[in-house]
Amino acid sequence: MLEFDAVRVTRGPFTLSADLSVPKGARVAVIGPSGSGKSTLLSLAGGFLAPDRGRIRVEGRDITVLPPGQRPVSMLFQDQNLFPHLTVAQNVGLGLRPDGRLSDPQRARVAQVLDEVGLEGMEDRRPANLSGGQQGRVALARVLLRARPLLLLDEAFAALGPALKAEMLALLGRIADQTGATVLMVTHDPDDARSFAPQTILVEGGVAHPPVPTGPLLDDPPPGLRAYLG
Ligand SMILES: Nc1ncnc2c1ncn2[C@@H]1O[C@H](COP(=O)(O)OP(=O)(O)OP(=O)(O)O)[C@@H](O)[C@H]1O
Repeated sequence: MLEFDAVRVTRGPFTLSADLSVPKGARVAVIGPSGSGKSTLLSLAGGFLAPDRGRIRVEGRDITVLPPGQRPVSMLFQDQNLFPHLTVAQNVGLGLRPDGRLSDPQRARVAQVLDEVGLEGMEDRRPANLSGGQQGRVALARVLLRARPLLLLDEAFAALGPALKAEMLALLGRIADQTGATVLMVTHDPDDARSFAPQTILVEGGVAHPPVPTGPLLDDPPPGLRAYLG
Protein backbone atom coordinates (compact mmCIF):
# COMPACT_ATOMS: atom_id res chain seq x y z
CA MET A 1 0.00 0.00 0.00
CA LEU A 2 1.27 3.45 -0.99
CA GLU A 3 -0.32 6.38 0.84
CA PHE A 4 -0.20 10.10 0.18
CA ASP A 5 -1.73 11.50 3.35
CA ALA A 6 -2.78 15.16 2.87
CA VAL A 7 0.39 15.84 0.86
CA ARG A 8 0.99 19.27 -0.56
CA VAL A 9 3.99 20.64 -2.43
CA THR A 10 4.65 24.01 -4.04
CA ARG A 11 7.11 24.58 -6.89
CA GLY A 12 7.11 28.28 -7.81
CA PRO A 13 3.57 29.18 -8.85
CA PHE A 14 2.55 25.52 -9.02
CA THR A 15 0.97 23.58 -6.14
CA LEU A 16 0.06 19.89 -6.12
CA SER A 17 -2.14 18.19 -3.52
CA ALA A 18 -2.40 14.43 -3.13
CA ASP A 19 -4.60 12.60 -0.68
CA LEU A 20 -4.88 9.06 -1.96
CA SER A 21 -3.81 5.48 -1.50
CA VAL A 22 -2.83 2.71 -3.89
CA PRO A 23 -3.38 -0.90 -2.79
CA LYS A 24 -0.40 -3.22 -2.50
CA GLY A 25 0.38 -4.95 -5.80
CA ALA A 26 -1.86 -2.64 -7.86
CA ARG A 27 -0.87 -1.42 -11.32
CA VAL A 28 -1.77 2.20 -11.70
CA ALA A 29 -1.35 4.61 -14.62
CA VAL A 30 -0.75 8.29 -13.89
CA ILE A 31 -2.21 10.50 -16.58
CA GLY A 32 -3.01 14.17 -17.01
CA PRO A 33 -2.17 17.21 -19.14
CA SER A 34 1.41 18.35 -19.63
CA GLY A 35 2.64 20.28 -16.60
CA SER A 36 -0.18 18.96 -14.39
CA GLY A 37 2.20 17.41 -11.86
CA LYS A 38 2.61 13.72 -12.83
CA SER A 39 6.40 13.77 -12.49
CA THR A 40 6.02 15.80 -9.31
CA LEU A 41 3.87 13.02 -7.81
CA LEU A 42 6.46 10.37 -8.69
CA SER A 43 9.31 12.54 -7.38
CA LEU A 44 7.51 12.80 -4.05
CA ALA A 45 7.18 9.01 -3.84
CA GLY A 46 10.78 8.47 -5.00
CA GLY A 47 12.22 10.98 -2.54
CA PHE A 48 13.56 13.45 -5.09
CA LEU A 49 11.22 16.12 -3.79
CA ALA A 50 10.04 16.76 -0.22
CA PRO A 51 6.43 17.70 0.48
CA ASP A 52 5.67 20.96 2.31
CA ARG A 53 2.88 19.18 4.20
CA GLY A 54 1.54 15.68 4.74
CA ARG A 55 3.07 12.22 5.00
CA ILE A 56 3.99 9.51 2.49
CA ARG A 57 3.89 5.86 3.57
CA VAL A 58 4.72 2.53 1.95
CA GLU A 59 3.16 -0.50 3.61
CA GLY A 60 2.51 1.56 6.71
CA ARG A 61 6.07 2.82 7.03
CA ASP A 62 6.52 6.59 6.96
CA ILE A 63 9.09 7.36 4.23
CA THR A 64 8.44 11.11 4.00
CA VAL A 65 11.97 12.14 5.00
CA LEU A 66 13.96 9.11 3.79
CA PRO A 67 16.53 9.80 1.05
CA PRO A 68 15.83 8.06 -2.31
CA GLY A 69 18.39 5.27 -1.81
CA GLN A 70 16.82 4.20 1.48
CA ARG A 71 13.26 4.03 0.17
CA PRO A 72 11.61 0.72 -0.71
CA VAL A 73 11.34 2.09 -4.24
CA SER A 74 12.82 1.57 -7.71
CA MET A 75 12.39 4.30 -10.30
CA LEU A 76 12.81 4.05 -14.07
CA PHE A 77 13.22 7.05 -16.33
CA GLN A 78 13.22 7.33 -20.10
CA ASP A 79 17.04 7.15 -20.31
CA GLN A 80 16.91 3.82 -18.40
CA ASN A 81 19.55 5.06 -15.90
CA LEU A 82 22.35 2.89 -17.34
CA PHE A 83 26.01 3.70 -16.80
CA PRO A 84 27.73 3.73 -20.22
CA HIS A 85 31.16 2.68 -18.92
CA LEU A 86 29.85 -0.43 -17.12
CA THR A 87 28.93 -3.78 -18.67
CA VAL A 88 25.41 -5.16 -18.69
CA ALA A 89 26.19 -7.44 -15.73
CA GLN A 90 27.79 -4.59 -13.77
CA ASN A 91 24.85 -2.28 -14.46
CA VAL A 92 22.44 -4.90 -13.17
CA GLY A 93 24.70 -5.80 -10.23
CA LEU A 94 24.41 -2.23 -8.96
CA GLY A 95 20.87 -3.17 -8.00
CA LEU A 96 22.35 -5.45 -5.32
CA ARG A 97 25.46 -3.53 -4.29
CA PRO A 98 26.06 0.10 -5.21
CA ASP A 99 29.85 -0.47 -4.99
CA GLY A 100 29.62 -3.36 -7.46
CA ARG A 101 31.49 -5.86 -5.24
CA LEU A 102 29.32 -8.89 -5.67
CA SER A 103 29.72 -12.24 -3.92
CA ASP A 104 29.60 -15.41 -6.04
CA PRO A 105 25.94 -16.11 -5.16
CA GLN A 106 25.08 -12.49 -6.05
CA ARG A 107 26.87 -12.89 -9.39
CA ALA A 108 24.87 -16.04 -10.04
CA ARG A 109 21.67 -14.18 -9.24
CA VAL A 110 22.61 -11.43 -11.76
CA ALA A 111 23.12 -14.10 -14.43
CA GLN A 112 19.75 -15.59 -13.52
CA VAL A 113 17.80 -12.32 -13.92
CA LEU A 114 19.60 -11.59 -17.20
CA ASP A 115 18.33 -14.96 -18.44
CA GLU A 116 14.85 -14.15 -17.22
CA VAL A 117 14.70 -10.94 -19.27
CA GLY A 118 16.22 -12.57 -22.35
CA LEU A 119 19.72 -11.12 -22.16
CA GLU A 120 21.70 -14.32 -21.77
CA GLY A 121 25.11 -14.06 -23.46
CA MET A 122 25.13 -10.26 -23.30
CA GLU A 123 26.64 -9.90 -19.81
CA ASP A 124 29.87 -8.28 -20.98
CA ARG A 125 28.45 -5.80 -23.48
CA ARG A 126 28.21 -2.10 -22.77
CA PRO A 127 24.90 -0.23 -23.13
CA ALA A 128 26.06 1.54 -26.33
CA ASN A 129 26.27 -1.87 -28.02
CA LEU A 130 22.66 -2.78 -27.24
CA SER A 131 19.41 -1.95 -29.01
CA GLY A 132 16.85 0.29 -27.27
CA GLY A 133 14.80 -2.76 -26.32
CA GLN A 134 17.83 -4.54 -24.89
CA GLN A 135 18.72 -1.45 -22.86
CA GLY A 136 15.16 -1.46 -21.50
CA ARG A 137 15.65 -5.10 -20.52
CA VAL A 138 18.82 -4.27 -18.61
CA ALA A 139 16.96 -1.61 -16.65
CA LEU A 140 14.12 -4.06 -15.95
CA ALA A 141 16.58 -6.78 -14.91
CA ARG A 142 17.89 -4.40 -12.25
CA VAL A 143 14.33 -3.75 -11.07
CA LEU A 144 13.70 -7.49 -10.89
CA LEU A 145 16.87 -8.01 -8.88
CA ARG A 146 16.09 -5.24 -6.42
CA ALA A 147 12.52 -6.49 -5.94
CA ARG A 148 11.45 -3.31 -4.14
CA PRO A 149 7.79 -3.04 -3.10
CA LEU A 150 7.16 0.12 -5.14
CA LEU A 151 8.09 0.61 -8.78
CA LEU A 152 7.80 4.05 -10.38
CA LEU A 153 8.06 4.60 -14.14
CA ASP A 154 8.19 8.10 -15.56
CA GLU A 155 7.46 7.68 -19.27
CA ALA A 156 10.16 5.01 -19.24
CA PHE A 157 9.08 3.46 -22.54
CA ALA A 158 7.84 6.62 -24.30
CA ALA A 159 10.66 6.63 -26.86
CA LEU A 160 10.07 3.02 -27.97
CA GLY A 161 8.02 1.96 -30.99
CA PRO A 162 4.64 0.28 -30.40
CA ALA A 163 5.80 -3.35 -30.71
CA LEU A 164 8.77 -2.87 -28.43
CA LYS A 165 6.71 -0.89 -25.95
CA ALA A 166 4.15 -3.70 -25.78
CA GLU A 167 6.98 -6.17 -25.18
CA MET A 168 8.42 -4.03 -22.37
CA LEU A 169 5.00 -3.62 -20.74
CA ALA A 170 4.51 -7.39 -20.87
CA LEU A 171 7.91 -7.92 -19.25
CA LEU A 172 7.12 -5.26 -16.66
CA GLY A 173 3.86 -7.10 -15.90
CA ARG A 174 5.74 -10.38 -15.39
CA ILE A 175 8.25 -8.67 -13.09
CA ALA A 176 5.46 -7.04 -11.09
CA ASP A 177 3.79 -10.46 -10.74
CA GLN A 178 7.03 -12.07 -9.64
CA THR A 179 7.98 -9.40 -7.08
CA GLY A 180 4.46 -8.41 -5.99
CA ALA A 181 5.43 -4.76 -6.54
CA THR A 182 2.97 -1.91 -6.66
CA VAL A 183 3.52 -0.07 -9.97
CA LEU A 184 2.86 3.59 -10.77
CA MET A 185 3.41 4.43 -14.42
CA VAL A 186 3.27 7.94 -15.87
CA THR A 187 2.17 7.74 -19.49
CA HIS A 188 0.86 10.02 -22.21
CA ASP A 189 -0.57 7.06 -24.08
CA PRO A 190 -4.10 6.05 -23.05
CA ASP A 191 -3.56 2.66 -24.72
CA ASP A 192 -0.71 1.94 -22.29
CA ALA A 193 -3.00 2.79 -19.41
CA ARG A 194 -5.76 0.53 -20.76
CA SER A 195 -3.48 -2.40 -21.46
CA PHE A 196 -1.34 -2.29 -18.36
CA ALA A 197 -3.17 -0.53 -15.56
CA PRO A 198 -6.63 -1.48 -14.26
CA GLN A 199 -6.59 1.74 -12.18
CA THR A 200 -5.59 5.29 -13.09
CA ILE A 201 -4.62 8.36 -11.07
CA LEU A 202 -5.77 11.51 -12.86
CA VAL A 203 -3.56 14.53 -12.18
CA GLU A 204 -5.32 17.73 -13.08
CA GLY A 205 -5.96 21.22 -11.75
CA GLY A 206 -3.31 20.90 -9.02
CA VAL A 207 -4.75 17.66 -7.64
CA ALA A 208 -3.63 14.05 -7.90
CA HIS A 209 -6.95 12.23 -7.61
CA PRO A 210 -7.44 8.81 -5.98
CA PRO A 211 -7.17 5.92 -8.46
CA VAL A 212 -10.31 5.00 -10.40
CA PRO A 213 -10.95 2.20 -12.93
CA THR A 214 -9.05 3.05 -16.13
CA GLY A 215 -11.62 1.97 -18.75
CA PRO A 216 -14.56 4.08 -17.53
CA LEU A 217 -12.27 7.11 -16.94
CA LEU A 218 -10.95 7.01 -20.50
CA ASP A 219 -14.33 6.16 -22.03
CA ASP A 220 -15.91 9.21 -20.43
CA PRO A 221 -13.12 11.60 -19.44
CA PRO A 222 -13.73 14.81 -17.48
CA PRO A 223 -13.36 17.99 -19.62
CA GLY A 224 -9.68 18.73 -18.84
CA LEU A 225 -8.62 15.18 -19.64
CA ARG A 226 -10.85 15.08 -22.73
CA ALA A 227 -9.15 18.20 -24.13
CA TYR A 228 -5.73 16.71 -23.45
CA LEU A 229 -6.53 13.31 -24.96
CA GLY A 230 -7.91 15.06 -28.07
N1 LIG B 1 12.38 22.01 -10.77
C1 LIG B 1 11.26 22.74 -10.84
N2 LIG B 1 11.19 23.96 -10.28
C2 LIG B 1 10.07 24.70 -10.32
N3 LIG B 1 8.94 24.27 -10.91
C3 LIG B 1 8.96 23.09 -11.49
C4 LIG B 1 10.11 22.26 -11.49
N4 LIG B 1 9.80 21.10 -12.14
C5 LIG B 1 8.52 21.23 -12.53
N5 LIG B 1 8.01 22.42 -12.14
C6 LIG B 1 6.65 22.90 -12.38
O1 LIG B 1 5.76 22.00 -11.73
C7 LIG B 1 4.62 21.78 -12.54
C8 LIG B 1 4.40 20.29 -12.72
O2 LIG B 1 5.48 19.72 -13.44
P1 LIG B 1 5.59 18.16 -13.72
O3 LIG B 1 6.91 17.94 -14.38
O4 LIG B 1 5.29 17.42 -12.49
O5 LIG B 1 4.40 17.95 -14.76
P2 LIG B 1 4.06 16.69 -15.67
O6 LIG B 1 2.60 16.45 -15.52
O7 LIG B 1 4.96 15.56 -15.36
O8 LIG B 1 4.37 17.28 -17.12
P3 LIG B 1 4.80 16.56 -18.49
O9 LIG B 1 3.68 15.68 -18.89
O10 LIG B 1 4.95 17.72 -19.43
O11 LIG B 1 6.10 15.84 -18.24
C9 LIG B 1 4.85 22.52 -13.85
O12 LIG B 1 4.07 23.69 -13.81
C10 LIG B 1 6.31 22.85 -13.84
O13 LIG B 1 6.53 24.08 -14.48
